[in-house]
Amino acid sequence: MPYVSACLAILALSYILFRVAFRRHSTIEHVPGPPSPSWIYGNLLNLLLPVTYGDHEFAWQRQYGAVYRIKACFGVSSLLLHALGRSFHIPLQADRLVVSDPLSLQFILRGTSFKHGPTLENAVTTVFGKKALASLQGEPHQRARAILNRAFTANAVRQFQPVFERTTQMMAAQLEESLMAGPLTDICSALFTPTLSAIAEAAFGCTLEEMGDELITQHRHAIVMVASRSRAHILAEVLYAYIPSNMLRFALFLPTSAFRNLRRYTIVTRKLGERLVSGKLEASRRGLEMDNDIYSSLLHPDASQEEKDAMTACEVATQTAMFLIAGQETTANTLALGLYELAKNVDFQEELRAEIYSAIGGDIAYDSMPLLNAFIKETLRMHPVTPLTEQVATEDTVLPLSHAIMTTSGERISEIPIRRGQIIMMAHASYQRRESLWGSDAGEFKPSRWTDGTTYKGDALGPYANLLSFLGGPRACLGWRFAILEMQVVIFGLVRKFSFTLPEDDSVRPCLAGTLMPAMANGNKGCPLLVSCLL
Ligand code: HEM
Repeated sequence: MPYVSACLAILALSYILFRVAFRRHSTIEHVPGPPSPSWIYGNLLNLLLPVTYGDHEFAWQRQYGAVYRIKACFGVSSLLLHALGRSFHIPLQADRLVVSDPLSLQFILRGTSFKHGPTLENAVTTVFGKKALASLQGEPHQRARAILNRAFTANAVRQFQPVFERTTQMMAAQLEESLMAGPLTDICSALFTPTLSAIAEAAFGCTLEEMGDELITQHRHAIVMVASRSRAHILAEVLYAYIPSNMLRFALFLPTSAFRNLRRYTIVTRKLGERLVSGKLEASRRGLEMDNDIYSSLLHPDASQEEKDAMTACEVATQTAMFLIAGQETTANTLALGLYELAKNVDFQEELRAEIYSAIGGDIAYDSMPLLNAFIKETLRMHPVTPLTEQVATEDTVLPLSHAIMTTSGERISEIPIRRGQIIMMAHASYQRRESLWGSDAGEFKPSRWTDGTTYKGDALGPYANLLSFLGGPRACLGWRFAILEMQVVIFGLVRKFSFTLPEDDSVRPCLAGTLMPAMANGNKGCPLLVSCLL
């Protein structure tokens, strides 16, 4: 271990010296922004590790507007390296723009000048593998996305309603059982197994028993690893961004328990994917009827090599870790934060329960329930599980602004030149709380804004309710319809049967650790609520 630490320290020091030696001025240095409290961390601790998510970010937005500059680690923005008689521009991370202006966000999402930033790209490739949809770029991404989109249309997703109803019953039974020990229940723990079961059954057509205990354990470890964030993680992410993509698989062999667990997770999810796919192909060869899960719909026994409109068995199998993590943790955290808001807003909870009772009997039309849908939209607006997305400019470009800004040198500008390699943080949570767009009460949880028509009506950015919680453009969430239906069914089933209130010593707050999640006073993930059974 001392040897590894020494190597890491030398690496970090060389990197810093290299950056200082070859610094180049950034094109965004005159964009106003908060002063940097630390040369090592810049403003990142305030942005990523505040006590409650957004403590600083939302105040910065109020003070500096919808586009401002922050410092990331080590205070240098980019390098111009002169070697062998040529100039090489090496993009670095220090000056970043934080953007919540809808016009700029639209430009980033819809255009071709940006892609995932290096930290995000490396993390996604390491955890999901380089052939997973979320890791692909350009034409291979378009092809895979077009194939996978067919499994996530409104009609395709509707057939999973019975799956969600079953897993909601499982959740209700678990909650009833836990109530025997007392009314205080950690909602995050209660949501874990049912949301995992929902994605396993709908995506893979298998039960948790068929998935196996080891995979469930490793999935828990992976979630814990994703849900830990410290100063050391922030520094490690800066260095991690510089690992070339072809070296990433070696990162999994780093001698830490986190990487050991992650390596194990990639192995067990790969094996599960291969087992599922070969079982389904074998069943189809024997003339058995295919199930109606997502993997079965994607598999074509004849697709042995890459085709334009079909995935090979191997390509389907490689999506397994991505579906498990993207499909479970995001939905579970959104539901937990939503139930927490319900516990805080008991009057609204009563109104919602009345709407649910009046819908019982016959086929339930979830989309036609105004309060249920207003509640889900408001939860997604206030608590987008990915509140920030790191993007990097792939070419020199010019970022348009809805409103001109005054630079620190006194110039009024309505666009900002961006150099290739510039990192931009798309601030979805800030966009969704901008008072000039959503009203002076944008910081309040208020589902009625969705029923009284006072929400922001500008050009649609994301696929759902003009929110960016599912991102937007070609990389918008593949599973957004799946997630909405799952949340409708779960909230309907739980609010019908249970009431939720806050304990007296409530200290839960939204925290960013991989995704936005509820955290307790000790910083650990958790959301203890008082639950009582009504039926
Ligand atoms: C409330 C629940 C969910 C939220 C808030 C959410 C949010 C997001 C966001 C913000 C992205 C874009 C990430 C990026 O590229 O920066 C994304 C991508 C993705 N999501 Fe979701 N997601 C949710 C549920 C789901 C579910 C249930 C599934 C699968 C069944 C899913 C599958 C995916 C996939 C595969 C991608 C990658 C898409 C691509 O790169 O083309 N998500 N999601």
